Amino acid sequence: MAAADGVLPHVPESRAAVPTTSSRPRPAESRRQAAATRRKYQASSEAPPAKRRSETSFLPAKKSAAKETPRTLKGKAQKTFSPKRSSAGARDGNQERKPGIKTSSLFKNNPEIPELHRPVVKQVQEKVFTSDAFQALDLHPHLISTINTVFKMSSMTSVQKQSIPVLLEGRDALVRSQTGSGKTLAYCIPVVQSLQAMKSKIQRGDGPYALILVPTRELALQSFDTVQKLLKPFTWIVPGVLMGGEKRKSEKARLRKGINILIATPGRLVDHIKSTKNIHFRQIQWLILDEADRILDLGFEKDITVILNAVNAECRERQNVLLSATLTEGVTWLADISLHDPVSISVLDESHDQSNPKSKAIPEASPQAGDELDSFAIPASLEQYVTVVPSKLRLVSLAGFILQKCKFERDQKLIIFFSSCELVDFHYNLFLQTLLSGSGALAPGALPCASTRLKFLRLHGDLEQEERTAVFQEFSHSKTGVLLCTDVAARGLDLPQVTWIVQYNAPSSPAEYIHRIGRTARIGCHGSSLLILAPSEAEYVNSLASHKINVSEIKMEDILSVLARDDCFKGRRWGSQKRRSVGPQEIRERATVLQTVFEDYVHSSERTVSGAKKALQSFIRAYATYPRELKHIFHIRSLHLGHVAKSFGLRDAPKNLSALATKKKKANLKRPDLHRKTQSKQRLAEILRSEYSSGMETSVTKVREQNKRAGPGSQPRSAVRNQRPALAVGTN
Ligand SMILES: Nc1ncnc2c1ncn2[C@@H]1O[C@H](COP(=O)(O)OP(=O)(O)OP(=O)(O)O)[C@@H](O)[C@H]1O
Repeated sequence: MAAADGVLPHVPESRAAVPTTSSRPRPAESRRQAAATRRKYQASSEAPPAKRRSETSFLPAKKSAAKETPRTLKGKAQKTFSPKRSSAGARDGNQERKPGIKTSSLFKNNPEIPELHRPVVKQVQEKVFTSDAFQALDLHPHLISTINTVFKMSSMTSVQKQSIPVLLEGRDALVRSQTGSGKTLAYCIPVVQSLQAMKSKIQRGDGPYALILVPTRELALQSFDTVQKLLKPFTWIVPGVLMGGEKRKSEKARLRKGINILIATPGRLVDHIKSTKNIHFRQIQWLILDEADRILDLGFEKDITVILNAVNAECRERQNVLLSATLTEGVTWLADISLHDPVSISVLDESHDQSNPKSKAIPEASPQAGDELDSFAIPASLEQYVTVVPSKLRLVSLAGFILQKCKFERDQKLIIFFSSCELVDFHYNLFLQTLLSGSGALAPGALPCASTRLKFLRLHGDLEQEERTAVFQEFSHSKTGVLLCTDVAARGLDLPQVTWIVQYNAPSSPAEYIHRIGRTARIGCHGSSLLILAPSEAEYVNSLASHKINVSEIKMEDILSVLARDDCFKGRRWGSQKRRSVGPQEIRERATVLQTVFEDYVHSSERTVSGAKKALQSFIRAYATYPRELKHIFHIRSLHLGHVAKSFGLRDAPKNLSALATKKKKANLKRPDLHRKTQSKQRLAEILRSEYSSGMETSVTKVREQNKRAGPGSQPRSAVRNQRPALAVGTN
């Protein structure tokens, strides 16, 4: 991760990833925009401030407030960015400001960044590897040789060493170990070993012997790939996947021919249980629920009940396994109804308690056990950071971080989590059009050396399945790049060599925090994560600490200081000057140039303005869905919506925002009974928002409507809608 010295040479970026937009300005228009940008920049921040502020701090000394001062949007927020207000900037020396030109007063009127008093807690840690070889297990020699040669693995991980023998003995199990510790093979190896050893050889037409349920389609594909590789020497056992996004008809055809190890997302399986005659569970010997807590979270309870009933109706004797890095108390319900006399395997137990793990019962739901269950192990090689950034500066800080990693450091692969599909789309388009050289609405002169080393990809549940799969594959195989995504990518995905996880919107639970950061530092590799919080959200650090999660602070100034190295953003005043040290004032100016670049793009057409407004609304709606226990930290009233609008490149906050934020509150006051009901609706929205939908209540309604149309038990919206041609995932 060594930082290269200075600006690295530009490699022409493939334009294939850059969508053509009908609103891209013509050259003359672009030149006009460039000139306007320069004029604005000159007007807004080139002149030195009347009072020199501390050279070490970016934020002006001002009346402080730990919270972002909430304001009603009418009038006040507008004032912040209005020409009238801007004229106040003249006190800072902005004498040349043209009437009507709105400027990006990024560093004014921000709330003070509070000191983070983070309690240092001892994180729970697990040992990843053991020195025991797979040969030590009683496995078929061809299976061992496949593990050694195809997977290129020799020694077992801790979770594999504990789980495989227990599962080979025929026991049910509840398995918890940290992210990226090898849980997939911990259950796949025993399944394959037991099925290949069956006395009467399995026939394809027998149907499923093992059923593996996973929450997302990408995870289904990934698990399918692992099973398929393990089955190389045992060609008579046929794996297959049902995951939505594929034509139901072709899935039915594959079911008819026979699938012996069936990997499915719950909704899609229920769909087949209800509509496909050929599906049966007479032979089932294994039922595996990977990411078991998420399967419950996603509101799949009903689906799981349908599946369990269908399987129980035809077969009672089978082994059941639940796995996750975060098996919380909620899973005990699932354990109760699906496991028989299970063994609880928790790798962190090994270091705490060397006594025989096999005899461990599932912890009772006592407060103490709850505490234990709510402290999650985090890979020792994962460094976690947090930065507190005022709302107005969020966008430039995120862009600064991306530039730092991708432009000035080598081999960086980043995943950035957002809370909704709209947020992903907005930032994806914005960065493509502004941070890549000559790629769009910006005048080429505005960013003469915009990075050509950047590659942006996006993944969320509203994309067509074909694109989802292509992005997943491309990012998997890529050495560098930035993946913008929702929580659809948070669970189970094994994307190699990811160096940084950025959480631009905080997760809705500690479990989701653990899974998001768990996309890096897998299987003993190094990795880092950054959580971006608003000043009013700083207390979230304590909430993480209560789950034994330790984060170190990175100062916003340190993130923005990358702009000192990036002459793309230098103002005219410094234009002709050769390399010299760049102080905080100039970094502030460069940040203003960058913000102006974003604002110019957003305001370059009606379409882009409306895209930004839509994303902002989506943000507000998603923000309203934080669970009750986090509401004191993430409450819309604590945010200055005008400042938040700035982080969407909007110069003025849309007028209807305050209505959006207060409508629900008023309604709740009128009908307290309804309020109680809407809490569970909110919970549903929270659950669905990042996985399959936009996080907007309307999306939840859409899901319901769509599901109604598609029939009960069908996959959520995107799964139903994206009926794509057959993927090459089955073996037929
Ligand atoms: N014994 C092993 N030796 C080396 N690498 C291994 C071993 N077992 C698994 N791996 C690799 O470790 C990585 C993580 O494995 P896996 O995806 O199964 O983790 P996980 O525990 O299921 O993670 P998550 O909780 O995020 O789903 C994979 O790339 C896998 O190939």
